[in-house]
Amino acid sequence: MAAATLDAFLNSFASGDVRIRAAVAETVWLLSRAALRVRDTILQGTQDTGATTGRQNADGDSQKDLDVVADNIFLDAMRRAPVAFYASEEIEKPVALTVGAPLAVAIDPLDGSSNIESNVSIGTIFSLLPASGGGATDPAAIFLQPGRKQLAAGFFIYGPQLALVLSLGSGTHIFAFSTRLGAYVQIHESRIIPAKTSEFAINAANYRHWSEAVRLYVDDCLKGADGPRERDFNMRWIASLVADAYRILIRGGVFCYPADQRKGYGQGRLRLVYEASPIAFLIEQAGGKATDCIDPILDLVPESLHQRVPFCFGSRKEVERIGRYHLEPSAIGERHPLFGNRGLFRA
Ligand SMILES: O=P(O)(O)OC[C@H]1O[C@](O)(COP(=O)(O)O)[C@@H](O)[C@@H]1O
Ligand SMILES: [Mg+2]
Ligand SMILES: [Mg+2]
Repeated sequence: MAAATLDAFLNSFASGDVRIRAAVAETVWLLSRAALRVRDTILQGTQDTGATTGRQNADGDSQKDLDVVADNIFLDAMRRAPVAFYASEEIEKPVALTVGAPLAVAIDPLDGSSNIESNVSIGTIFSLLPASGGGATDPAAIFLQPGRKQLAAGFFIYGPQLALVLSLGSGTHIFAFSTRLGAYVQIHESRIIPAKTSEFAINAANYRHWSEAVRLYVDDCLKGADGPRERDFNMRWIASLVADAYRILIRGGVFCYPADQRKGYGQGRLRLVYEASPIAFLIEQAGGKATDCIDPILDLVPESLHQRVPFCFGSRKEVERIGRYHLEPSAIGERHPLFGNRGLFRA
């Protein structure tokens, strides 16, 4: 049987339904066309891809040319979509688009952009919310709905393949763009992330800034077969959230960007509304877990559009274990006679 195309998948999702599903399908389709334009810009290589604009975005990150080019491409596409409001990492306040349209789109137009010049996979993360959510009429407030209210979420990854990881609320599906067919073709249906893993992703350069709970977790993984985990671990850190998330969706693993003691990192690095929420939606729909190290990301109510959040996601049992390191230090201290004399919060 021939693989389903994204177009067929979206048509079947929207068929027979009223306004909202058709609006979601049309918006995802327009995003998928815009992603081709971003991919083409990257492929042309004529853009000075690593160049910075000399400006900072709303979160204080230095803006790359390509961040802004990608943002303009997606904003332009959303002007033709049934979208009332567009919020982006690159713009301080949401932009009002079609009055009365049913959807609000939050986007990280270019994720991993600090890696552009290293030719590492980068991507675009998006979240679709009801524009009427919570009865709010203030554009900024519309994006302060908990992630569980998302109607759809996904990301494009500009890597060796251009792929779209998508959930419309029923499983997480992966499509790759076929240049031969000129269409996105489904390559994975309803991904299931293995519950257990021996692979973790964390920026270990921040070790000295972490809480004791995070340090202990990583220490225990590093001890491998000789430590309390009684097996060897593998470490991966691409420093591109979409690339780390893609790997975890394909073969399991756990990702953690915790809060740390550096100035400005008290809530970690990643943004709740347009990074953590959509990735958490995809991960939960694939049977994994996503938390702020303790509580599910999708239950958090954002307080502001560009708010950061500690972020931990991936294989269910490993994410639960990281939660226990934070919540049940005594259980961790007693888990093995060899390690039992260690207090979790030792000075
Ligand atoms: O450089 P660090 O501190 O390890 O952070 C890497 C993280 O920052 C990000 O690049 C943040 O995303 P942006 O590039 O969209 O700002 C993630 O993709 C990645 O996981
Ligand atoms: Mg990002
Ligand atoms: Mg970005």
